[in-house]
Amino acid sequence: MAGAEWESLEQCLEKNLPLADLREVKRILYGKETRELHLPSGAFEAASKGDFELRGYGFEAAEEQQRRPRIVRVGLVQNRTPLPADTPVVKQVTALHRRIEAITEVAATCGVNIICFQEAWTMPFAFCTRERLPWTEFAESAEDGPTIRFCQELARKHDMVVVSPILERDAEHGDVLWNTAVVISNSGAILGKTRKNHIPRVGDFNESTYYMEGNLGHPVFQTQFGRIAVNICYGRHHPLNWLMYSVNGAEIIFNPSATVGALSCGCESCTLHPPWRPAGKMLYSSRSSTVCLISENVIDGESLWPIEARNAAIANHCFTCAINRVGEERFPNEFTSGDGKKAHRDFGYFYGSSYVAAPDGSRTPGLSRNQDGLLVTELDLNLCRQVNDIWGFKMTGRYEMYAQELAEAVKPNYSPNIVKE
Ligand SMILES: NC(=O)NCCC(=O)O
Repeated sequence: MAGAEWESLEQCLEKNLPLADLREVKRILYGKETRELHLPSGAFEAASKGDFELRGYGFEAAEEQQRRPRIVRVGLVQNRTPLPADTPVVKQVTALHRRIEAITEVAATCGVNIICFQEAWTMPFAFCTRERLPWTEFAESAEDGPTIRFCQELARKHDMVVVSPILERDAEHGDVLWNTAVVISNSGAILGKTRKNHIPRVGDFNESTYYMEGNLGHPVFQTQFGRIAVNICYGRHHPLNWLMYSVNGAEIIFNPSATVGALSCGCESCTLHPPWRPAGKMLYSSRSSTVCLISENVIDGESLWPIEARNAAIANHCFTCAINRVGEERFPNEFTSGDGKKAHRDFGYFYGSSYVAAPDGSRTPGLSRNQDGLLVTELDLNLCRQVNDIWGFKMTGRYEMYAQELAEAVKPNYSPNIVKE
């Protein structure tokens, strides 16, 4: 599996395909072409100076007679953790605040109305360790913790809605931890919070040690710029999770994530040549004796990444924004993956590749796999209803039938409706 040396799928296609083929491949893989957004040259200079990628795209909608265009600019931020995971907690948080502050400044000059950061953006993704300290010290109040106050300042300063996914400590309810996204209005007021509904128990994503499944349902937040929702990371594998945000009226669903391609299995081959950092030859394609058979059998999550949020945008007539962190994270103590294999310290390679998908199935190119980045995308929210009127998935959804059948299926005495000879 490729690591930092492989930039992106788009770059590979552009480098290797003849123009006519490229056009057709992109039409099929990316849908209708997105327009490049003109962004201020000063923004590109600041991004280059700040060592992060800046890209801008726009989706078109048809002109309507009775509604004005509902234009909104969203900003997706992907980043590495700037300091090693064994640096004191407050230093790490402060460094992340400074990094995000700089990227948000540039987003403001690009006219971004709603900005969203990656999952648990104030910390390394330490849940793989299953250790409590120091990682639980990154948790903070979703009402008045230092990160929320910091985001409120950003929101007020830049007149921007801020979606801030954090590890929440809920002092009002016995100091319980949650994986939460706080939505802050452009006025600086806290609009509310939403919690991760589905917790992974796969490979090194051992997050159930830290927090439980969210208990706030599927809230949608009415902002000045449109109705938004947040489906945190692993929730993107659950079509019903996307559906419920859409049922509640979401026009844009953010999917802040932290995900790697294949999971390290800890075997000798992986330890010597981690699959995300191939030594000369890709272990995945190799048939040598050092090949990692476990990894060969694992679903490569990176192959799901371009599909799931895009499919959700199509199925629910809304925009979706998939955001992933970047780079490698190493932890002070070894941990195992609970599979009898060797312990390791690396999580894997977070492959970035953040993108936006539209209700008509088109999508932006992804940000790079190996660089911090800001993706600015202009949406016309009128496209949601326009596509709904054409494809009619809401009208043809048969939700009452599914509601009845699912209500039966979850009963303890249910027996599946299988017709036998
Ligand atoms: N953070 C998180 O939920 N990761 C799970 C892995 C994935 O869903 O790709």
